Amino acid sequence: MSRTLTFVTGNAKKLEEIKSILGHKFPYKVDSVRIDLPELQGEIDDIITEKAKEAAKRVKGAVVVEDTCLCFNALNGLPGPYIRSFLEKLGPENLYKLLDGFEDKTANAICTLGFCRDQHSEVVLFQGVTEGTIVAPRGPRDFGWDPIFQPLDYDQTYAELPKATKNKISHRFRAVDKLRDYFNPSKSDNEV
Ligand SMILES: O=P(O)(O)OP(=O)(O)OP(=O)(O)OC[C@H]1O[C@@H](n2cnc3c(O)ncnc32)[C@H](O)[C@@H]1O
Ligand SMILES: [Mg+2]
Repeated sequence: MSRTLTFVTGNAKKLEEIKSILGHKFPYKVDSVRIDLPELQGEIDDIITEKAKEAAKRVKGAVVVEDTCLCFNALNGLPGPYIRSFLEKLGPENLYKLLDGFEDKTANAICTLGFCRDQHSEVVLFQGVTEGTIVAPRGPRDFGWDPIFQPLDYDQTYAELPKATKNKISHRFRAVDKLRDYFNPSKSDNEV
């Protein structure tokens, strides 16, 4: 197989989900490189665009990078792209308490994928959003803020749901699904 896409991420859990969502029928060879890329402050599109260009420069080939935001509506979208720092400092046990004193516990999980053919090409973005509610942590603590995010219309958190269920409704699934459509071989002008 000649065409290869390299996922660049420092997060093994993300990669595990992306590979499982793509499955075996994806028509490109998927490689991965573990680099914790620097991230700009600012708007999601700018963060992911810079991240993708930096990844393409380092890998010298076609790359996909990912950025995940967790946006609390009561906080006008914060922590958003800064969720990693909030999670590292507070842990899920304290993160949900940011909404103490707010009636609105709703949140959006947003996954943005950036594809860059090479460092001189435009970055193409694919975004998936899943709505949910922030709750006191429930379920295994093995992936980020999964224990405090309960998707809309479910009574279990991402952490409590079977992996296969999360991967059918998640922000990441919705973004990866768009990327998969883009690389669908029937859309011949979209080849890497
Ligand atoms: O190298 P990259 O791909 O940037 O990996 P990262 O871990 O730094 O990831 P982000 O910059 O996108 O920061 C998102 C934070 O949210 C966490 N996270 C990402 N996706 C998640 C998911 O589906 N469920 C729970 N936590 C998630 C992740 O562990 C980070 O702490
Ligand atoms: Mg990161």
